[in-house]
Amino acid sequence: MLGRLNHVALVVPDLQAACAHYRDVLGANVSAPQSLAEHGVTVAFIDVGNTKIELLEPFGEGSTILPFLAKNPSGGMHHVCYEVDDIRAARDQLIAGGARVLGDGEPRIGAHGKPVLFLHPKDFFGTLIELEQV
Ligand SMILES: CC[C@H](C(=O)O)C(=O)SCCNC(=O)CCNC(=O)[C@H](O)C(C)(C)COP(=O)(O)OP(=O)(O)OC[C@H]1O[C@@H](n2cnc3c(N)ncnc32)[C@H](O)[C@@H]1OP(=O)(O)O
Ligand SMILES: [Co+2]
Repeated sequence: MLGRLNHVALVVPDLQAACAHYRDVLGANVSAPQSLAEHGVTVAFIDVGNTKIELLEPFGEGSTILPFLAKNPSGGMHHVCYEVDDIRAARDQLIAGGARVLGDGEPRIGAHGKPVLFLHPKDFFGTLIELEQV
């Protein structure tokens, strides 16, 4: 089921400051930020060759990541995203195996314009998993 590691996502309290820090201190090549209203986040990506780092901050009042930032005010590692060939087949297999797929179970378009789903962190030893169909 699992393909490549597409990205590791880091929640930050201030995306602009984090992008500047990664660029100036680590020499990172940081993408322009993009706000994803339907996901309640603004994201910027750092391509490190074999995968990407997704920096994200809350966008809008009801942002999904506000509780995470409240618990981790300095930010922190939020999720990992794996690539899958067929996200609906993966979903159905995971549900059959007892895993919880978050939301209504229907894939939604993520930051890369591809369908994504999320799996509950409590079903994967405390790590929130995102699947992206490539
Ligand atoms: C798709 C666009 C973009 C992309 O890459 O393309 C993105 O990645 S957008 C990313 C933001 N969107 C999401 O994260 C959607 C999925 N997330 C959720 O549905 C919620 O955040 C959820 C259910 C993971 C957590 O909900 P909430 O924060 O309200 O807290 P709960 O009390 O329900 O949490 C239950 C339990 O899980 C722990 N938790 C919460 N977030 C995480 C996390 N990121 N990693 C690990 N654990 C997490 C939380 O502490 C609770 O644990 P407990 O021991 O019960 O306190
Ligand atoms: Co992501």
